[in-house]
Amino acid sequence: MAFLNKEIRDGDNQDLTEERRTATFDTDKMAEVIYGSEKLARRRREISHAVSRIPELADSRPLPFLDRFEKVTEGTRKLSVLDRHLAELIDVNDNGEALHLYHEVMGMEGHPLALHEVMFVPALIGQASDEQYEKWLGRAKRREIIGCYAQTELGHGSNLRKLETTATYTPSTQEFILHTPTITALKWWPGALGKSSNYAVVVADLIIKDKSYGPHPFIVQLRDEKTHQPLPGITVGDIGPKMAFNGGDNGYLGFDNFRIPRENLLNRHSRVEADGTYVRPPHAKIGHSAMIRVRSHMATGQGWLLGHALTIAIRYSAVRIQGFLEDKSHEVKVLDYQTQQHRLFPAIARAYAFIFCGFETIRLYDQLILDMNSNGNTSGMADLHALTSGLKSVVTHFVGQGIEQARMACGGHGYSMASYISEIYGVAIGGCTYEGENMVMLLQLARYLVKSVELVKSGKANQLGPMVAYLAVADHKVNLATGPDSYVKMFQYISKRQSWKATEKFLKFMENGDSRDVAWNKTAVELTRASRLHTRLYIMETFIRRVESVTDIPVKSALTDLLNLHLNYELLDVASYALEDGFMSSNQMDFIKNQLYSSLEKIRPNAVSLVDSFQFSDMQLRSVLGRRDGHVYQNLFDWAKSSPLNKTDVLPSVTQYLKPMMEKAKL
Ligand SMILES: CCCCC/C=C\C/C=C\C/C=C\C=C\C(=O)SCCNC(=O)CCNC(=O)[C@H](O)C(C)(C)COP(=O)(O)OP(=O)(O)OC[C@H]1O[C@@H](n2cnc3c(N)ncnc32)[C@H](O)[C@@H]1OP(=O)(O)O
Ligand SMILES: Cc1cc2nc3c(=O)[nH]c(=O)nc-3n(C[C@H](O)[C@H](O)[C@H](O)COP(=O)(O)OP(=O)(O)OC[C@H]3O[C@@H](n4cnc5c(N)ncnc54)[C@H](O)[C@@H]3O)c2cc1C
Repeated sequence: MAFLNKEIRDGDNQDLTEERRTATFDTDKMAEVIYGSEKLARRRREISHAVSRIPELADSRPLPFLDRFEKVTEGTRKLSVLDRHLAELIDVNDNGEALHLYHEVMGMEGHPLALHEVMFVPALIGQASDEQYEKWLGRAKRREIIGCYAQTELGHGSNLRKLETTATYTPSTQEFILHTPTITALKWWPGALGKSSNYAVVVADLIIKDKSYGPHPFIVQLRDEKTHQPLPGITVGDIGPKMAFNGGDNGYLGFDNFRIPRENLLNRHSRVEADGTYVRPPHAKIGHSAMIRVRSHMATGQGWLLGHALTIAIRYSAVRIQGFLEDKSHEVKVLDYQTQQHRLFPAIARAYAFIFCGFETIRLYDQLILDMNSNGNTSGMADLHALTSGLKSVVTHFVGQGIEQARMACGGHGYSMASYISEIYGVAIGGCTYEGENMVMLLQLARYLVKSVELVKSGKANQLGPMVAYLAVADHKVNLATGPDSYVKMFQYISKRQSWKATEKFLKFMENGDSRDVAWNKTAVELTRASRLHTRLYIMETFIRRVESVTDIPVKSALTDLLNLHLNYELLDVASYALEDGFMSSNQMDFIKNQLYSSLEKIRPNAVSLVDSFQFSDMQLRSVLGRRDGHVYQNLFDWAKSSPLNKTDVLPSVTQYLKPMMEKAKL
């Protein structure tokens, strides 16, 4: 008989094998849904297999035992090995294959090319003119030059309008003079800036004839192409260790009246003529497209990070035996406890939901760039900005929560770096901050929601985009027993009510004499609540759409269980909004809870297979606790024995300090 879970192998832990045998769907088929195509799902497996046959691509030692210098060196070493094998391992024009290869080999701790691929090249693609493509893009794609994205400064990150780095145009020489006027103007944080990159897209305040035109992107050479020494006028270095990403060299950068030619302003959309005439872009924020790109990709990327932590926690929970249920002669798997299921299964549903939702935003971003580059059409920018601002905030927050629950679900062993969950957590929660601090971005979405409510109030509901059309829909009582649509309607009611309440509150403050900004600040918490609800509604709707589109019946059935869990969990979490005005009854509340508990039971036999379906190899997971074979205790013991502290029985520090103390105490 063909096994539905393709992960069953001889010699694996029996408890895990038992779980895999209960799968009701084919994990290869589920992987096709997760990764969007049969081809990519298959190619991922083939690539992982091919990588495992090249020993130089393996980590030379477990990463938790490396110090920062070793991590940076290790990442760079693997990049160079990868470079030699690239064409034999993947179709280099296929982004999905490349992304998987990098995840597999490079892991998540950072490397010199991280920002080159994620932001430098995309900034060129989105912002550079055809002539600039000619000059820079080919070189960048061939990696003759390595770049990063240098925007944030020591004193300013969120408020881009107050960036202090200046780019002053000098018509006599047709150059921009880049300058860092104060210590707070130093660029600070850009990934791969400190030691690796020799070029950067630098965002600086454009000044022409003493007038500021706001932040604009410039391509700037930072280091000599032969010696890699910083060019005169450039101060650059590493900002030091961080919560995670310690294989990466986030950096600082200062300019001392550093000159670059006029052609280095990325000028697909705005430009400066030789005489200093400024030509405006078709949309004021078009220079922010590299940020929108990363935000569009974040839901999927973060969903995978949550998937990593859950793969580890669920596999471990199926192997960890502790305590009793009915039969007092056999301890049970901790995965059998309802509390453990409640801790982990809703997070599995969220991981799937975020991945599906992310695929939609990636498509929307690709369409926007196509429209902008082919005919200057920027009409999709405002919608995508609002959507991705909310999405990156909600997703990163829940992913952080989900990973932390996964860690706790592994008890003491979750706290060990052997689980690798703390590394995954550090990486994931970076996303709450980078690409726009979460509160700041929720408030961006709130601007859009408030404007939409104002449209409805002024009788212009017909101008609402499809994503906010529900803000104008009349309320009707909902029968939750009729399926997913009724949950959407209930969530719409809650989200709409919060958007309206927050808007009314904001307008009231203004009516009472507060300025717009002060009124906004006095309503900010309520506004962020509205943004979260709107975003969760969108995630719910995309999850439903995706499940409806699945054709494989067993896969669809398993996904429907996950979806039902998600719908009930989400609604329960926000029920107080609908209970407070009696729109939801306490009977409905009980109904939701009962549905939720029965979903946990339905999902239980598929739990291991749902996470196996992410098909993360052991190399990619880098977790001793979460390995596919499930031999947790032997693997942990072997790992601990390999700790550098165990190379000798008596440490020099003991001989030098501890023993003399003990000897002294004896006297
Ligand atoms: C490919 C895979 C990627 C996955 C990632 C995986 C791994 C990543 C690993 C490591 C991290 C990597 C990179 C990290 C990089 C960075 O962090 S780069 C730096 C990012 N910095 C920020 O995000 C700064 C955040 N601040 C802003 O974006 C803006 O300043 C802010 C939007 C907050 C405010 O802008 P401001 O100019 O002040 O505008 P206003 O608030 O006044 O709004 C004016 C109107 O403009 C609209 N608007 C603002 N931004 C945009 C936009 N981008 N697009 C469209 N429209 C925009 C705004 O909505 C206002 O409109 P209305 O007036 O309301 O109509
Ligand atoms: C891992 C990592 C990688 C990064 N990579 C890069 C990179 O490659 N390139 C780059 O340029 N930058 C990078 N950054 C910087 C990052 O983009 C910024 O740190 C981020 O945009 C947040 O800005 P900030 O640090 O100024 O936070 P702040 O804005 O100072 O946030 C501090 C607090 O103030 C609050 N706050 C700020 N403004 C408002 C407001 N208007 N209303 C309400 N509350 C407000 C925030 O909510 C937050 O609670 C990276 C950061 C990290 C952590």
